[in-house]
Amino acid sequence: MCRVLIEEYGRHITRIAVSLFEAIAQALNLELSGDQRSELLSESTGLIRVYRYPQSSSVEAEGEALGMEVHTDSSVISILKEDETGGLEIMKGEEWLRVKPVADTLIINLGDMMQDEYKGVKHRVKKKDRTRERHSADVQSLGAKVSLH
Ligand SMILES: O=C(O)CCC(=O)C(=O)O
Ligand SMILES: [Fe+2]
Repeated sequence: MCRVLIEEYGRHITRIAVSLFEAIAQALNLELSGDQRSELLSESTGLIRVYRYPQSSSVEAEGEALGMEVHTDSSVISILKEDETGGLEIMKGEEWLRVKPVADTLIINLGDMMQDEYKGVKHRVKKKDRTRERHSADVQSLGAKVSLH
């Protein structure tokens, strides 16, 4: 994928992350100074990860699914775009729920840096459909210069 396109995507998604963070900050009555506002979740402190989960080879054990280990994101806010292959799962209570892919939809995840106020959801990827590749892009806004307290 072209670098320019990825950078442009990152800029748009960061804009959404900033709007969401500002709304959350307002809801929590956090006082943000002008500097904090302008430095808030800037592109330069974010990460864009583009993933390709390949088709499974016949060598793999039957039923074994390719994916990503269970984790929470270490970000402030992550914005994920997945294709329609499926495989993302979130933990609700003690149960794993499969996230049904919806076309043209972004998935917003709160990360560990929001931990005091909210709890980031544990998630993982288990790609059950071995016949197709899965692609996803995750923009993690790290907001290194922002302190919530
Ligand atoms: O590929 C996915 O759907 C999940 C990616 C993810 O959880 C991450 O980058 O932290
Ligand atoms: Fe994640």
